[in-house]
Amino acid sequence: MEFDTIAAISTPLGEGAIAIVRLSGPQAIPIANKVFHSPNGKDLQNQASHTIHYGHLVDPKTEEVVEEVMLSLMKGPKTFTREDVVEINCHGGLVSVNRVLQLVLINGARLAEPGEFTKRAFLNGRIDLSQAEAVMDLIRAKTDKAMNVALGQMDGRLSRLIKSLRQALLETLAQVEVNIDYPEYDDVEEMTLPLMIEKCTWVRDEIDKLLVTSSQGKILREGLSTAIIGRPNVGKSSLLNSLIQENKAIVTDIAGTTRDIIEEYVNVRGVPLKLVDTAGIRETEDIVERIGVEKSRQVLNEADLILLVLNNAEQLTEEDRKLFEAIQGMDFIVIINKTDLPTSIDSNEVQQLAGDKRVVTTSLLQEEGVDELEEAIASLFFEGSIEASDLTYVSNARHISLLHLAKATVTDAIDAAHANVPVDIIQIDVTRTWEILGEITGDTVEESLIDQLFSQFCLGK
Ligand SMILES: Nc1nc2c(c(=O)[nH]1)N(C=O)[C@@H](CNc1ccc(C(=O)N[C@@H](CCC(=O)O)C(=O)O)cc1)CN2
Ligand SMILES: Nc1nc2c(ncn2[C@@H]2O[C@H](COP(=O)(O)OP(=O)(O)OP(=O)(O)O)[C@@H](O)[C@H]2O)c(=O)[nH]1
Ligand SMILES: [K+]
Ligand SMILES: [Mg+2]
Repeated sequence: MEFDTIAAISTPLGEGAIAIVRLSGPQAIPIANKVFHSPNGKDLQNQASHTIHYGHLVDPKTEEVVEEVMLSLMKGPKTFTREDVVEINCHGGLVSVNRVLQLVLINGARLAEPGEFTKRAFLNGRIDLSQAEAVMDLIRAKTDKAMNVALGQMDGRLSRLIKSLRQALLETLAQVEVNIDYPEYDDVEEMTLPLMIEKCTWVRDEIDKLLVTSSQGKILREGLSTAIIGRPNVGKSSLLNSLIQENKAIVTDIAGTTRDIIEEYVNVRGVPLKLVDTAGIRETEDIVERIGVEKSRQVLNEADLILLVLNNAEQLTEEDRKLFEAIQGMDFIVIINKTDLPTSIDSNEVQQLAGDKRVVTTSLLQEEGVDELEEAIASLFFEGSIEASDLTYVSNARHISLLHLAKATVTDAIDAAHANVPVDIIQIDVTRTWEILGEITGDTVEESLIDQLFSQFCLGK
């Protein structure tokens, strides 16, 4: 495929030591050549691929020096986009990079759309769609594990598995054709149905295995959404601060200090958490606080894990009991805080209300009990534990919904085969499954979807 030449700033905007303007396309080297002057008058067209060159950028019209740069030259197809790529390493800072970008735009490049470099890598066949999506996941990864999952997917791990499933489906379809074409097999159904059942069942089992990883995959990517709830002043914000080991949330002895939701990402013994500190839940006349309380209730509904904080120095109140009711059926851990103060809480009743869930005691003031809490969180997550490194994870919402669809469709095929439905009818479901799986890798997807996916990327990526 032949495209025009695109350019963009590929590093974050802001002040830094170095920033990169990247060019990709057939005119990348000629455009660079027009504006680049090396001390000894090098012609970039004659330089070897994957070399870096020192020099100045000069505006050909005014002959003014624009920047002092290092310029990397990479000739296709062994490049990120498979096209000729030039990267201009200039001084960091908004004015400098923008000048360089303007210069290459005036001299023949077009400003790239968000994700367009990666889109070219896809369109030129270097990577498939799931690998391209992994590039974006990598940029957004908030934890080490999430990054490893993305790296595995970029490497084509998910793609290879999906390809093998599609291959198996294709083989059964081919077998059906062969059997239909050779009339000496007088009973096509008898020949083909067992094979179809066998292959389709294998495909379904593999999809199931992938789907099992998906809830964990989502958590790895986005963090286990963990809401800290409790009455005012029990120490919710103190808990957030001690888990993230920073004083992010305001802590005071005034009940109703936290008015708005505070979100922080943290890694607790390898478990990525999106911690959400909320306003203390109570009946209140204060309008601002009431909005906060309302938001707390919403957070509670959307959480994967609840940390319910109680005050050791006070008896359980009706509000505490209501909170227990509200979280029934969810994953939660109870924290009895302020154990440095004299005990008034009835811990037997707490354990009773908690049922089979863990109750942990802490004194956040004296930094006690946090280890035990972290251990409780980690063991909850790693129950039936799986390791990120030895599994193919699916974490992308688009992939997950396609896998569910593929599973339903291949199950239809299996059921139909068991019911001795004519093979050419079952073929339709098998073909459809093959297509749906192809949408994950981008082998069978519409252009509009591709455009939409890539437009979610960062500029310059
Ligand atoms: N300066 C710079 N750093 C960067 C990038 C970049 O584009 N520029 N990357 C951008 O994300 C990442 C590196 N990713 C890359 C992925 C593939 C190829 C590439 O050229 N692949 C070819 C050739 C491989 C080879 O030499 O064997 C290929 O796969 O055919 C380059 C960078 C991170 N660091
Ligand atoms: N004695 C004692 N005081 C604590 C402990 N943990 C927190 N506190 C104090 O309790 C008060 C309230 O703490 P916060 O973390 O603001 O409580 P909160 O639940 O976020 O309060 P709201 O946001 O107002 O609902 C502060 O004065 C803390 O210093 C503890 O373990 N022991
Ligand atoms: K408070
Ligand atoms: Mg608070």
